[in-house]
Amino acid sequence: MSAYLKLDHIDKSFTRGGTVTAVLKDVSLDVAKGEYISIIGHSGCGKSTLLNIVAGLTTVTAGGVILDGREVNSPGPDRAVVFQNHSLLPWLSVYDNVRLAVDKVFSGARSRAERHDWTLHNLDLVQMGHAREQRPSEISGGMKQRVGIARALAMEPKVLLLDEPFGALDALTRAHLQDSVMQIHATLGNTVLMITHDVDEAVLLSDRIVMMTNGPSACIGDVLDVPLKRPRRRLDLVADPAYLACREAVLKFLYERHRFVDAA
Ligand SMILES: Nc1ncnc2c1ncn2[C@@H]1O[C@H](COP(=O)(O)OP(=O)(O)OP(=O)(O)O)[C@@H](O)[C@H]1O
Repeated sequence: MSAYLKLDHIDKSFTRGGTVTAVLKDVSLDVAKGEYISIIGHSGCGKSTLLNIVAGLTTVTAGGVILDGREVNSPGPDRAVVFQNHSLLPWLSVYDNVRLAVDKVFSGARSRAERHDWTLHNLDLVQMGHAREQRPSEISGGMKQRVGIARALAMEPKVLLLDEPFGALDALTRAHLQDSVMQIHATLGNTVLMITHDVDEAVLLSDRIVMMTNGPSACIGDVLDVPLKRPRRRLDLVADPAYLACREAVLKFLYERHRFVDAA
């Protein structure tokens, strides 16, 4: 069976001032529908570049991305992105930030009343229905990330692309939001590609963890299966041997096999 999302022999180089830097070299990955994949690797190895290629925001030098049987090379609502620094429009309310995306994707297909209900439904999914009239400046960073996730989910994307979505949050807010995302994933079965620097987060959330080698010419060094049953509860996992083994495998990859060497 062919993959739902296929990263097919992707190379990416950037040219700056006549110098060519190979960032990614021969990155291939098959993702099944409904899989939750984390990408982990040292700073600067090319994780965001890879996510942006899947999003269609960055072009490849060679290779390609195939989603549900079609090559993608420009942005589209079938791939919704949530960035670390929430990108809400500050002059719109929480509701209108989500509604804008809903209208963009569904204006032809769904009535005004349906789009209203769908907007509220997605705000409720991330427990933000109560704050729908507030503006981004009036809510916390964690709440803004929830709205960003609601906006992405509301587009019913084929793939949800998360670029360190919890990176700027304090540990407790982060844990709450991770739990929400796990619940949503259990309910909706989204296909997710998430960048993280956090080994525990990667193990807790993922079906597989893609570990990238250091750049330049970074590639996928190893892919770890996370064989933990769902639903997962963080408190049950702290002493679970399978959890600890996954954690150790990722840490060994990052700090023994592909130790970060600062070029400066
Ligand atoms: N538009 C660009 N032009 C030139 N070089 C770029 C561009 N975008 C990224 N790079 C380079 O590509 C490399 C990979 O960057 P990228 O942001 O993908 O890494 P990352 O793994 O996501 O890093 P971090 O974990 O720190 O966010 C870096 O060396 C970066 O300087």
